[in-house]
Amino acid sequence: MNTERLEYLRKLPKAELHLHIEGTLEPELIFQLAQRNGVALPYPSIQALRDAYQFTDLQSFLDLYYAGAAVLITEADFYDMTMAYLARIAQEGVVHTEIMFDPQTHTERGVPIATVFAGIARALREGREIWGMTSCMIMSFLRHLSEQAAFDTLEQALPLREQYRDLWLGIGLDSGEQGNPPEKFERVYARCRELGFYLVAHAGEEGPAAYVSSALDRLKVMRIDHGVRSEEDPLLLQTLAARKIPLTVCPLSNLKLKVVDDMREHNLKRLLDQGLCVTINSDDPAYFGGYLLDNYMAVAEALDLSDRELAILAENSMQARFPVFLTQTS
Ligand code: HPA
Ligand SMILES: [Zn+2]
Repeated sequence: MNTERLEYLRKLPKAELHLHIEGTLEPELIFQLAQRNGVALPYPSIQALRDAYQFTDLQSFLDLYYAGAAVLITEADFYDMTMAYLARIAQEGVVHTEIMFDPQTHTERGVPIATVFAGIARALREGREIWGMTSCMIMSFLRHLSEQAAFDTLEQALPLREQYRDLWLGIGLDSGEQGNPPEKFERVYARCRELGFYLVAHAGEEGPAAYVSSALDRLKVMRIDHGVRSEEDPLLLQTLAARKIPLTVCPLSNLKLKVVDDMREHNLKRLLDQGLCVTINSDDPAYFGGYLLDNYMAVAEALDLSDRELAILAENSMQARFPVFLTQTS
């Protein structure tokens, strides 16, 4: 590893815009929380769990990711998970993070939605105090579940909005993409738009470029999570460039979930060269083998990126933050 490069990257002010907080649960913490909560795990050791992280596609990862999240029961669990993530990225020069969380993963197991919000929010507020790191929350709907389930989740969450006005700013859409196109949630997104939330959605990770177009045209999102398959539609690429729609690309995720076979084949540089607002993010760092800096390092090496290109990627991440943060001076 090139330590000079690493220090250069560490010093660049960076924002993380595509991060699932449940995807930051390290095997060590999974075991610790399982013990604390008396939850039985189907793995004999931390190493055995880590060894199981061999994915063939998005669904094979999601199965483990949802199973791992089952150790999260109390407010303290959500707090500890979020604090561990913040402490880690504070050392990597991340000055701002927009965190996705999946309430349905927890409410389906009987965990109150208020518990989920409270633990994450307490950590984010402390993170602001301790490291001066700005942050917000993106409540994400599971797209393999129904439109009605998304509406129900929104209804459960809305009474909490006042309490978390400073943090809960966004709505996202994640989980298994194929067969669950964005338009399935068109009415939910229309409602969230009326309510004044910032809107993002996963599209074009495993799903086709048409899902990216649908997320833009029908859900009216301001950013696309992943979006790497947009390259299959040249007209869409022109639209993304002209409208400066940020793509929150996650290189190590794409490699681990076999969206690309080799990092040297990743299209991140081609997308950047075509004028798109590309950003680098870690997605689910505990599962994909690296936090934000690891993702920058991986593409820097594999795609032979210059210092200038890396600075542009970091600057893009700062520019692609939700608008309320762009007007803040600190
Ligand atoms: O990369 C992802 N894609 C879709 N859903 C997810 N949920 C966590 N990570 C992901
Ligand atoms: Zn994601």
